[in-house]
Amino acid sequence: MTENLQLGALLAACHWIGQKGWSPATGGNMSVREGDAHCLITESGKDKGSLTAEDFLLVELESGLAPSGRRPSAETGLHTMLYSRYPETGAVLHTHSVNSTVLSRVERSGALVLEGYEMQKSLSGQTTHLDQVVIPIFDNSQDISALVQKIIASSEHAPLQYGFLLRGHGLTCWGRDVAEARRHLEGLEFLFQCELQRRLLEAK
Ligand SMILES: CSCCC(=O)C(=O)COP(=O)(O)O
Ligand SMILES: [Zn+2]
Repeated sequence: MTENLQLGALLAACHWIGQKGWSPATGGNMSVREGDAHCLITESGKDKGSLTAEDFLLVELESGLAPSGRRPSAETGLHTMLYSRYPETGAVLHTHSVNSTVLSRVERSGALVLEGYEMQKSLSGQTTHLDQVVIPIFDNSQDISALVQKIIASSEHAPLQYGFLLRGHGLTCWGRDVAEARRHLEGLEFLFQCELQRRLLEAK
């Protein structure tokens, strides 16, 4: 297999995520596309802030299995769903920040609607603070296959863009490459912090 040119950028992104405190206690998982039928994804249970290239496993998109026999992320199905359904997806980042965990519980509806923030333009295709950015929130589940089916059903009428939240769990976001996925993660985390602070202040 030839070297995946995005792996170095993904490793750097994982270390940055760890420094930000967005992947505490082995939380989170990260991947890059490897051709049409595979991705490279983090091995389950690793500290995502101190990964090396050996901690990424080749996984088949169709089966979700690693030919090596090692155990890929417990949430591999969410990554393979994104690569399979959205061929332009090149990298996926799943994180467990405090803000995404809390906000996804405070917001009890099925979506977080962000409006009025200049930083919405950190998301590809967004050109004005006047538009609404809708981030779907799915109820968390330990049954990843069932969760994937629910997300697919929802995406039939509202195609996924940028990212989604799992309630009380965290954020999954993606991009055409690691740089775009990382920009989406940083932009969304900034927006989550603003939204949480706005709600706190306006509740007083
Ligand atoms: C304490 S982390 C709980 C599992 C999880 O949500 C996660 O993101 C990490 O799971 P993985 O199997 O990818 O290490
Ligand atoms: Zn998780």
